[in-house]
Amino acid sequence: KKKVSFTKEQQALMKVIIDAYNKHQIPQDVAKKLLQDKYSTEENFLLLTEMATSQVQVLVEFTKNIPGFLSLDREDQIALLKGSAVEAMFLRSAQALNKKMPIGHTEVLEERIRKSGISEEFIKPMFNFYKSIGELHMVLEEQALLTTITILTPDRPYVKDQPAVERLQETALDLLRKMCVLHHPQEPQYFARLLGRLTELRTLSHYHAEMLASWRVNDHKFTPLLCEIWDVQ
Ligand SMILES: O=C(NC1CCCCC1)[C@H]([C@@H]1CCCCO1)n1c(-c2ccc(Cl)cc2)nc2cc(F)c(Cl)cc21
Repeated sequence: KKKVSFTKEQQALMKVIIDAYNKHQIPQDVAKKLLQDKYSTEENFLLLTEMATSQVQVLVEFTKNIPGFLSLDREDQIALLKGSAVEAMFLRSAQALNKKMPIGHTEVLEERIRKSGISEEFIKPMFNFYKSIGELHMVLEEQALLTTITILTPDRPYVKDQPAVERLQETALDLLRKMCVLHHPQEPQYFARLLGRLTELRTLSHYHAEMLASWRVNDHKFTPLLCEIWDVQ
Protein backbone atom coordinates (compact mmCIF):
# COMPACT_ATOMS: atom_id res chain seq x y z
CA LYS A 1 0.00 0.00 0.00
CA LYS A 2 1.57 3.29 -1.13
CA LYS A 3 1.94 5.92 1.65
CA VAL A 4 0.69 9.33 0.45
CA SER A 5 1.40 12.41 2.54
CA PHE A 6 0.23 15.97 1.85
CA THR A 7 2.06 19.12 2.87
CA LYS A 8 0.27 21.72 5.00
CA GLU A 9 -0.10 23.90 1.89
CA GLN A 10 -1.61 21.04 -0.11
CA GLN A 11 -4.11 20.26 2.64
CA ALA A 12 -5.11 23.94 2.75
CA LEU A 13 -5.36 24.12 -1.06
CA MET A 14 -7.53 20.97 -1.21
CA LYS A 15 -9.88 22.34 1.45
CA VAL A 16 -10.29 25.67 -0.36
CA ILE A 17 -10.94 23.98 -3.71
CA ILE A 18 -13.40 21.42 -2.30
CA ASP A 19 -15.32 24.11 -0.38
CA ALA A 20 -15.50 26.28 -3.50
CA TYR A 21 -16.53 23.33 -5.67
CA ASN A 22 -19.28 22.26 -3.27
CA LYS A 23 -20.55 25.83 -2.86
CA HIS A 24 -20.83 26.27 -6.60
CA GLN A 25 -23.14 23.42 -7.56
CA ILE A 26 -25.57 24.34 -10.30
CA PRO A 27 -28.62 25.98 -8.57
CA GLN A 28 -31.46 23.72 -9.67
CA ASP A 29 -30.67 20.17 -10.75
CA VAL A 30 -30.86 19.86 -14.57
CA ALA A 31 -30.97 16.09 -14.36
CA LYS A 32 -34.02 16.20 -12.09
CA LYS A 33 -35.86 18.48 -14.53
CA LEU A 34 -35.01 16.28 -17.49
CA LEU A 35 -36.14 13.14 -15.63
CA GLN A 36 -39.43 14.78 -14.63
CA ASP A 37 -40.65 15.92 -18.04
CA LYS A 38 -40.11 15.48 -21.75
CA TYR A 39 -39.21 18.85 -23.24
CA SER A 40 -39.48 20.11 -26.81
CA THR A 41 -36.29 20.97 -28.66
CA GLU A 42 -37.06 24.67 -28.01
CA GLU A 43 -37.48 24.05 -24.27
CA ASN A 44 -34.29 21.97 -24.18
CA PHE A 45 -32.33 24.69 -25.98
CA LEU A 46 -33.67 27.28 -23.53
CA LEU A 47 -32.80 24.99 -20.60
CA LEU A 48 -29.26 24.55 -21.90
CA THR A 49 -28.69 28.29 -22.41
CA GLU A 50 -30.15 29.10 -18.98
CA MET A 51 -28.09 26.42 -17.24
CA ALA A 52 -24.94 27.31 -19.14
CA THR A 53 -25.39 30.99 -18.25
CA SER A 54 -25.74 30.25 -14.55
CA GLN A 55 -22.84 27.81 -14.78
CA VAL A 56 -20.58 30.57 -16.14
CA GLN A 57 -21.50 32.76 -13.16
CA VAL A 58 -20.80 29.81 -10.86
CA LEU A 59 -17.48 29.20 -12.62
CA VAL A 60 -16.38 32.81 -12.05
CA GLU A 61 -17.13 32.52 -8.33
CA PHE A 62 -15.32 29.16 -8.13
CA THR A 63 -12.29 30.56 -9.96
CA LYS A 64 -12.00 33.51 -7.58
CA ASN A 65 -11.38 30.99 -4.80
CA ILE A 66 -8.42 29.34 -6.52
CA PRO A 67 -5.39 30.53 -4.50
CA GLY A 68 -3.28 32.85 -6.62
CA PHE A 69 -5.86 33.36 -9.38
CA LEU A 70 -6.77 36.89 -8.32
CA SER A 71 -3.04 37.79 -8.22
CA LEU A 72 -2.79 37.06 -11.96
CA ASP A 73 -2.91 39.89 -14.49
CA ARG A 74 -6.57 41.02 -14.76
CA GLU A 75 -6.76 40.45 -18.52
CA ASP A 76 -5.20 37.01 -18.12
CA GLN A 77 -7.91 36.14 -15.59
CA ILE A 78 -10.54 36.95 -18.24
CA ALA A 79 -8.63 35.01 -20.93
CA LEU A 80 -8.49 31.93 -18.67
CA LEU A 81 -12.22 32.10 -17.87
CA LYS A 82 -13.20 32.65 -21.50
CA GLY A 83 -10.89 29.85 -22.62
CA SER A 84 -12.19 27.28 -20.14
CA ALA A 85 -15.91 28.04 -19.76
CA VAL A 86 -17.12 25.60 -22.45
CA GLU A 87 -14.82 22.83 -21.22
CA ALA A 88 -15.99 23.37 -17.64
CA MET A 89 -19.59 23.17 -18.86
CA PHE A 90 -19.00 19.82 -20.61
CA LEU A 91 -17.12 18.54 -17.55
CA ARG A 92 -20.08 19.49 -15.36
CA SER A 93 -22.49 17.88 -17.81
CA ALA A 94 -20.44 14.67 -17.78
CA GLN A 95 -20.45 14.64 -13.98
CA ALA A 96 -24.23 15.23 -13.97
CA LEU A 97 -24.78 12.21 -16.23
CA ASN A 98 -22.41 9.98 -14.25
CA LYS A 99 -23.92 10.74 -10.85
CA LYS A 100 -25.22 7.67 -8.98
CA MET A 101 -28.95 7.45 -9.78
CA PRO A 102 -31.77 4.95 -9.10
CA ILE A 103 -31.98 2.05 -11.56
CA GLY A 104 -33.07 3.13 -15.02
CA HIS A 105 -32.76 6.86 -14.42
CA THR A 106 -29.45 7.24 -16.27
CA GLU A 107 -30.93 5.54 -19.35
CA VAL A 108 -33.94 7.90 -19.35
CA LEU A 109 -31.67 10.92 -18.88
CA GLU A 110 -29.38 9.76 -21.67
CA GLU A 111 -32.36 9.23 -24.01
CA ARG A 112 -33.77 12.68 -23.24
CA ILE A 113 -30.41 14.28 -24.03
CA ARG A 114 -30.03 12.29 -27.26
CA LYS A 115 -33.47 13.51 -28.32
CA SER A 116 -33.05 17.05 -26.98
CA GLY A 117 -32.54 18.66 -30.38
CA ILE A 118 -28.80 18.30 -30.69
CA SER A 119 -27.87 17.27 -34.23
CA GLU A 120 -27.00 13.60 -34.76
CA GLU A 121 -23.32 14.06 -35.72
CA PHE A 122 -22.43 15.44 -32.24
CA ILE A 123 -24.23 12.87 -30.12
CA LYS A 124 -21.55 10.17 -30.48
CA PRO A 125 -18.50 12.31 -29.59
CA MET A 126 -20.39 13.90 -26.72
CA PHE A 127 -21.50 10.61 -25.19
CA ASN A 128 -18.09 9.01 -25.85
CA PHE A 129 -16.64 11.77 -23.67
CA TYR A 130 -19.35 11.36 -21.01
CA LYS A 131 -18.72 7.59 -20.91
CA SER A 132 -14.93 8.01 -20.69
CA ILE A 133 -15.40 10.37 -17.74
CA GLY A 134 -17.81 7.93 -16.10
CA GLU A 135 -15.36 5.01 -16.40
CA LEU A 136 -12.84 6.93 -14.27
CA HIS A 137 -15.11 6.94 -11.19
CA MET A 138 -13.54 10.18 -10.01
CA VAL A 139 -13.88 11.17 -6.38
CA LEU A 140 -15.05 14.72 -5.61
CA GLU A 141 -11.48 15.96 -4.97
CA GLU A 142 -10.39 14.74 -8.38
CA GLN A 143 -13.40 16.36 -10.09
CA ALA A 144 -12.72 19.69 -8.38
CA LEU A 145 -8.99 19.56 -9.19
CA LEU A 146 -9.64 18.58 -12.80
CA THR A 147 -11.88 21.64 -13.21
CA THR A 148 -9.19 23.77 -11.54
CA ILE A 149 -6.50 22.41 -13.88
CA THR A 150 -8.77 23.07 -16.89
CA ILE A 151 -9.19 26.70 -15.84
CA LEU A 152 -5.45 27.13 -15.20
CA THR A 153 -4.44 26.09 -18.72
CA PRO A 154 -1.52 28.38 -19.68
CA ASP A 155 -1.87 28.10 -23.47
CA ARG A 156 -5.33 29.67 -23.80
CA PRO A 157 -5.63 32.41 -26.45
CA TYR A 158 -4.48 35.92 -25.35
CA VAL A 159 -2.78 34.80 -22.09
CA LYS A 160 0.22 37.13 -21.69
CA ASP A 161 2.00 35.79 -18.58
CA GLN A 162 1.89 32.03 -19.28
CA PRO A 163 4.63 31.14 -16.72
CA ALA A 164 2.53 32.63 -13.92
CA VAL A 165 -0.42 30.40 -14.94
CA GLU A 166 1.91 27.39 -15.34
CA ARG A 167 3.09 27.81 -11.72
CA LEU A 168 -0.49 27.76 -10.44
CA GLN A 169 -1.44 24.81 -12.63
CA GLU A 170 1.67 22.88 -11.51
CA THR A 171 0.57 23.23 -7.88
CA ALA A 172 -2.87 21.81 -8.71
CA LEU A 173 -1.29 19.02 -10.83
CA ASP A 174 1.05 17.98 -7.98
CA LEU A 175 -1.93 17.75 -5.66
CA LEU A 176 -4.03 15.83 -8.21
CA ARG A 177 -1.18 13.36 -8.79
CA LYS A 178 -1.09 12.56 -5.06
CA MET A 179 -4.91 12.36 -4.88
CA CYS A 180 -4.88 9.78 -7.70
CA VAL A 181 -2.33 7.61 -5.87
CA LEU A 182 -4.36 7.90 -2.68
CA HIS A 183 -7.75 7.04 -4.22
CA HIS A 184 -6.65 4.67 -6.99
CA PRO A 185 -3.59 2.86 -5.56
CA GLN A 186 -4.10 -0.13 -7.87
CA GLU A 187 -3.96 2.03 -11.02
CA PRO A 188 -0.52 3.65 -11.50
CA GLN A 189 -1.75 4.99 -14.89
CA TYR A 190 -4.82 6.66 -13.43
CA PHE A 191 -3.36 10.19 -13.26
CA ALA A 192 -2.24 9.98 -16.91
CA ARG A 193 -5.71 8.71 -17.94
CA LEU A 194 -7.29 11.63 -16.12
CA LEU A 195 -5.13 14.16 -17.97
CA GLY A 196 -5.89 12.37 -21.23
CA ARG A 197 -9.56 13.25 -20.73
CA LEU A 198 -8.61 16.95 -20.90
CA THR A 199 -7.43 16.42 -24.46
CA GLU A 200 -10.75 14.76 -25.35
CA LEU A 201 -12.55 17.61 -23.59
CA ARG A 202 -10.73 20.24 -25.63
CA THR A 203 -11.60 18.43 -28.87
CA LEU A 204 -15.28 18.14 -27.92
CA SER A 205 -15.35 21.81 -26.95
CA HIS A 206 -14.14 22.80 -30.42
CA TYR A 207 -17.56 21.66 -31.70
CA HIS A 208 -19.69 23.56 -29.19
CA ALA A 209 -20.50 26.58 -31.39
CA GLU A 210 -21.52 24.24 -34.24
CA MET A 211 -23.49 22.03 -31.81
CA LEU A 212 -25.49 25.07 -30.73
CA ALA A 213 -25.94 26.53 -34.22
CA SER A 214 -27.21 23.15 -35.51
CA TRP A 215 -29.73 22.67 -32.69
CA ARG A 216 -33.08 21.76 -34.21
CA VAL A 217 -34.88 24.98 -33.30
CA ASN A 218 -36.07 27.88 -35.46
CA ASP A 219 -34.48 30.66 -33.46
CA HIS A 220 -31.14 30.26 -31.61
CA LYS A 221 -31.41 32.87 -28.88
CA PHE A 222 -28.47 33.31 -26.45
CA THR A 223 -28.00 35.39 -23.32
CA PRO A 224 -25.54 38.33 -23.53
CA LEU A 225 -23.17 36.47 -21.17
CA LEU A 226 -23.14 33.39 -23.41
CA CYS A 227 -22.49 35.58 -26.48
CA GLU A 228 -19.50 36.96 -24.58
CA ILE A 229 -18.14 33.64 -23.36
CA TRP A 230 -19.19 31.24 -26.15
CA ASP A 231 -18.34 32.01 -29.79
CA VAL A 232 -22.00 32.22 -30.72
CA GLN A 233 -24.39 34.82 -32.30
O1 LIG B 1 -28.03 21.86 -19.61
C1 LIG B 1 -27.14 21.09 -19.88
N1 LIG B 1 -26.01 20.93 -19.16
C2 LIG B 1 -25.76 21.75 -17.99
C3 LIG B 1 -24.80 22.87 -18.40
C4 LIG B 1 -24.34 23.64 -17.18
C5 LIG B 1 -23.75 22.72 -16.12
C6 LIG B 1 -24.74 21.64 -15.70
C7 LIG B 1 -25.20 20.83 -16.90
C8 LIG B 1 -27.23 20.29 -21.13
C9 LIG B 1 -28.62 20.20 -21.75
C10 LIG B 1 -29.75 19.80 -20.84
C11 LIG B 1 -31.07 19.88 -21.68
C12 LIG B 1 -30.99 19.00 -22.88
C13 LIG B 1 -29.75 19.33 -23.67
O2 LIG B 1 -28.59 19.26 -22.82
N2 LIG B 1 -26.58 18.97 -21.01
C14 LIG B 1 -25.69 18.55 -21.93
C15 LIG B 1 -25.27 19.31 -23.12
C16 LIG B 1 -24.34 20.34 -22.98
C17 LIG B 1 -23.94 21.06 -24.10
C18 LIG B 1 -24.46 20.75 -25.34
CL1 LIG B 1 -23.95 21.66 -26.72
C19 LIG B 1 -25.41 19.72 -25.48
C20 LIG B 1 -25.81 19.00 -24.36
N3 LIG B 1 -25.22 17.34 -21.61
C21 LIG B 1 -25.82 16.99 -20.45
C22 LIG B 1 -25.68 15.84 -19.66
C23 LIG B 1 -26.41 15.73 -18.50
F1 LIG B 1 -26.32 14.64 -17.73
C24 LIG B 1 -27.28 16.77 -18.10
CL2 LIG B 1 -28.16 16.59 -16.63
C25 LIG B 1 -27.42 17.93 -18.88
C26 LIG B 1 -26.70 18.03 -20.04
